[in-house]
Amino acid sequence: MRERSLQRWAFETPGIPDSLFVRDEEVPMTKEEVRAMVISKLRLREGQDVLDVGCGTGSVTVEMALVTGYAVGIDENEKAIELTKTNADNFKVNIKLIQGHAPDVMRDLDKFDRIFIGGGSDMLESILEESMMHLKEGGRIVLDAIQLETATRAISIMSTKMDVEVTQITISKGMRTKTGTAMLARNPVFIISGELK
Ligand SMILES: C[S@@+](CC[C@H](N)C(=O)[O-])C[C@H]1O[C@@H](n2cnc3c(N)ncnc32)[C@H](O)[C@@H]1O
Repeated sequence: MRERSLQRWAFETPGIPDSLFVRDEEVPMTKEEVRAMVISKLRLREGQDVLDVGCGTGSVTVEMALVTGYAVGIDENEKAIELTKTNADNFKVNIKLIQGHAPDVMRDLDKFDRIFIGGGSDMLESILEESMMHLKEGGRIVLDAIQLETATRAISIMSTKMDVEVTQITISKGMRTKTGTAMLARNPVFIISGELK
């Protein structure tokens, strides 16, 4: 059943259910509703060069590569690299993985059309500066943040060189109770998108 689902999603558009990714409790994953917004804000097209900084479980890396045909993922955690490889293999997408600390490992890379920053908030300033230097003309950066401080830091850095859009989403998921469906609210998430001026 799971194998059939993987095959189906591997050949269709993004919007993959979380349950189809192999996970590990030590490695966080961007949940599918947030991922859908991130993928939308990246404005992906086939053939673009794309980078996922802090690829974690690889859910965003996989969905990026499904559209573009190829994605590069970076993570400092060995377990995250293993998981991303497993998930990319399961969805039969073409990716390259780099284990290391951002922004250090970004310095030797070529330029990208799209960069998603899903990790590294302690190094946010330098990761964003390096990302803006690694963007092709018309390139976009998207990042997600839980904390207000991360969002405001990102907005002020990105605004120096980019047109910035700020989106905040709050997802609630329905839970069946004896009498109906109760909505359970999740944390608000900020999605900051920037395009080079
Ligand atoms: C929230 S998770 C990303 C989830 C991912 N988008 C997904 O869908 O599975 C953040 C990841 O960033 C990685 N990370 C944090 N700081 C980093 C840094 N400076 N360099 C590389 N990876 C980093 C962590 O190891 C973690 O796997």
